[in-house]
Amino acid sequence: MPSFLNAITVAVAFSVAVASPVDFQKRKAFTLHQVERTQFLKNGAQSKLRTLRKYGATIPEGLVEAAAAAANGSAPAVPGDAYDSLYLTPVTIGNTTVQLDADTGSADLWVFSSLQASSQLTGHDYYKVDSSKAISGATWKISYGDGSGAAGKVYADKVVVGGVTATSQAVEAATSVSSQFQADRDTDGLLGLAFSSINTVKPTPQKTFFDTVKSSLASPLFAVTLKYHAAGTYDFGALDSSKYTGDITYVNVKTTNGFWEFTASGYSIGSGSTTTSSIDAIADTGTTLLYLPTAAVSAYYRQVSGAQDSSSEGGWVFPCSATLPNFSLVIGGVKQTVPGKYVNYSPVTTGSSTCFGGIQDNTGIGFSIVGDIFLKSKYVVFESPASGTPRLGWAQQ
Ligand SMILES: Cc1noc(C)c1CN(C)Cc1cc2n(n1)CCN(c1cc(N)ncn1)C2
Repeated sequence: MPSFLNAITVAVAFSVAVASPVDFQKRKAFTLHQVERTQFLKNGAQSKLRTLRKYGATIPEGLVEAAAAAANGSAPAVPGDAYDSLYLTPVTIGNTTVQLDADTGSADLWVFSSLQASSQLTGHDYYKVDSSKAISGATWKISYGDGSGAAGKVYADKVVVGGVTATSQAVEAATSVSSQFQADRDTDGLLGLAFSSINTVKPTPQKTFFDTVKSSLASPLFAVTLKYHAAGTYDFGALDSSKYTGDITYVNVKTTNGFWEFTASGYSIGSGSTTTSSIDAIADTGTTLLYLPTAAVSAYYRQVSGAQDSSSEGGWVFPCSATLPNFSLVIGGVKQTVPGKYVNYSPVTTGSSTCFGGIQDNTGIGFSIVGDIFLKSKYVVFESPASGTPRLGWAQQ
């Protein structure tokens, strides 16, 4: 049989059930039913938008919206406890939905898995590994600022966050996790959203979920709306003007350390004057508190009666009844204010009348960390264009 007929036979077999060569030769005419191969379906509007942008052409009305229709998405960020210690986001990996801590301060997507001792899996949803999806020879091991960590092996699988699909995403399946994670039955793993340069997979670092899907989004960004004692969102691919007021102020990001790192130019406390101070900080959704230079922290707690930097409690504490002043950072020339009540993180132990401060000293860290205490009053845009400098955008919720 001529070679081109082989192809037709295979095509016919594939689309009209298996037709043996004998059947095929008897037939005078046949129908080739087209099968829509949606998994390869590209968003035409997206392709046109990308081309027009590439060549600097005018973008016609409605094209961005059309392109956005298929690729963007939004996922919830739900407080993991009564104190907003962390926020959890449902993520579907393969055919299991797990609760991950979306973390702009790290770059590994890792999850509790069937590789762990079953005793570690009690109370968790977890990823059931399929050895046929393993990335051969790849391992990972991560440690966080609080001494917690995890390690394991790597698989390539489908990951969906808020309707945004990465068809083949590096999924880091845990073989072991630290005691902090074993004790926390709410967190099934982390969704790293820092830069892929700090992904811990060896021998070849893997892309974050955002890096995997970025080119399919209408815009190369995700926007974070964490909330005080309430569910917020992670939006991918577009801004949502219903989630913020006023303007978004953008500042450039330094990516050399792999973080969303920026510089604030000063701070103020309550209605006081602004102190000019260059503060190198990272925007970190995976860190609970706000860690700042000693001078700013001391100046803040000088305004709080009964506040003390307690070695026994591990940081600044105050009477839970204290009135806390607002705190502002100057970012991009604009004062971004956190309400004083957000600075009351939690009682040092359940029922105590002594509360642990949401503002703490950054000594020993090497930079400041703008964590959830600060972020939960803001609409924050994490933008990383295909070429050019990444930016952070800040607006009031
Ligand atoms: C419960 C609970 N309470 O507070 C936390 C946190 C938990 C979660 N639980 C104890 C486990 C845990 C430990 C960590 N996480 N989750 C999130 C990742 N960690 C980070 C991320 C980052 N960007 N920077 C520093 N550490 C440390």
